[in-house]
Amino acid sequence: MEDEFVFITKISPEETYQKGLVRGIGDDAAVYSSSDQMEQVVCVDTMVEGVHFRRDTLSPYQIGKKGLAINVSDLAAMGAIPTYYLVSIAVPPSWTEEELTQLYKGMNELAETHRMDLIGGDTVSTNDVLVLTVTAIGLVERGKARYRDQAKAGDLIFLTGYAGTSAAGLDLLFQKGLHGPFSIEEQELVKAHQEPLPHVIEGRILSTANKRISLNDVSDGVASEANELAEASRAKFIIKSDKLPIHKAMHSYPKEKQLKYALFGGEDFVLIGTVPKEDAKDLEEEFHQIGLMFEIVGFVEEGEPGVFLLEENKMKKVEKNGYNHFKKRG
Ligand SMILES: Nc1ncnc2c1ncn2[C@@H]1O[C@H](COP(=O)(O)OP(=O)(O)OP(=O)(O)O)[C@@H](O)[C@H]1O
Ligand SMILES: Cc1ncc(C[n+]2csc(CCOP(=O)(O)O)c2C)c(N)n1
Ligand SMILES: [Mg+2]
Ligand SMILES: [Mg+2]
Ligand SMILES: [Mg+2]
Repeated sequence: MEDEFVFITKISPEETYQKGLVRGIGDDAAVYSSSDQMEQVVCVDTMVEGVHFRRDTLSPYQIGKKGLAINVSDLAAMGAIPTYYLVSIAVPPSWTEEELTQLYKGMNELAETHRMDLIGGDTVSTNDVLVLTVTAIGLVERGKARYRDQAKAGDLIFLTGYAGTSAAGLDLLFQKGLHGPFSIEEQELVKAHQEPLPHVIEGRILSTANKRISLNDVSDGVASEANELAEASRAKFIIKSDKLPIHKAMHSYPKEKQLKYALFGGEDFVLIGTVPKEDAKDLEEEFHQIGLMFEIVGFVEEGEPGVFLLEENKMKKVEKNGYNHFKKRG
C-alpha cells in the first residue's frame, strides 16, 4: 500500500444512510445524535489471520464481510437495529491494495443490506498477520434489549438456524482448499463458514415480541453459548440431541460427527435463546410465516446452572468446551 491517507480517502463512503449522523470519517472522532426512545448498543470483535481465517479459507472479500457480520450478529443477539460501524485494520506488507479494496467491498456490501454507515476507524501497518477489528453500533427501543440472564425453569430453548454448518464447512476447506472442488451440498457448508448472515430480522422479532426472552448468538458453539445462558440465568439447560437442527448436507455424516460440529464447532452466528413454554407457539408461527427457522431444541429446569444433553433417555453433562482462545479445542 502506497499511502495511509489516500487509502482512507478511498474507503470513505460518499453517501450515508443514517439520518442521525452528524460527522463521519474525516475528523478526530465521529458524532451522531441519539434519541430518548432508543438505547445505544455497542460491541467489538476481532479477526486475526491464522486464528479466525487463513488465506486458504477466506478470500479478502469474505474476510471483510465476515468481520462485520460477526459484530452485526452480536447486535442481533441484543435485539438491536444495526446503525454504524468503525474498522481498525493492521495490514502486513504482503497485502496488496487491491486485496484491501476487496476486503472493504465485503464489509460494504453487508453494511448496505443493513443500512449501516462506516463512521471511522484506524489504519496501521504490521510485520506479521492481518488483524481486523470492527466496532458495531446499533439501537434498540428503551427496555427492549435482550439479555442472557432471562431464562427460567419451564422455558423452552430455541435456535434460529442450523448448528455445526460452519465448522463442517471449515473442515472441508482445510481438506480441499479455497477452490475445492466441492459438491453442491458441500458448497452450502463452505458458504456458511465463509459468509454467515447475521440473524438481524430474527433478533428484531425477538426484541419486539412482548415476551420474556433470553438471547445469545452462536460464535463459540451451542455448548458454550447455552452454558453462558445457563450461567447468566442460574438455570439448568437440557438439550435434546435429536432436536438439534442439522443441515441436510450433513445428514450423511456419522451422528457423532454431526453432534460434535453442532455443539462444539462454533461460528454459526445463529441465535440461541429461551422463551416461556406458553409463548413458544406464537413465536414459532411468526417465524415460519416469513420463512425463518425457529427450532425448539430443549427446555430449562431448576437446578445447578449448567447444560445437559438428553440422548436416548440418558443425560450427559455438556461442558463449556466450544472454541476458547486460551485453551486447546474441545
Ligand atoms: N479484553 C476485553 N476487555 C473488556 N471486555 C471484554 C474483553 N473481552 C471481552 N469482553 C467483554 O466480555 C463479554 C463477553 O465477551 P465475548 O467476546 O465472550 O462475547 P461475544 O463477543 O458475544 O463472543 P465471541 O467473541 O465469541 O463472538 C462482553 O461483554 C465483552 O464486551
Ligand atoms: C483458520 C481457522 N482456524 C480455526 C477457525 C475456527 N475458529 C476460529 S475463532 C472461532 C470462534 C469464534 O471466534 P471468537 O470467539 O473470537 O469470536 C472458531 C470456531 C477458523 N475460523 N479459521
Ligand atoms: Mg467477543
Ligand atoms: Mg455474542
Ligand atoms: Mg469467542
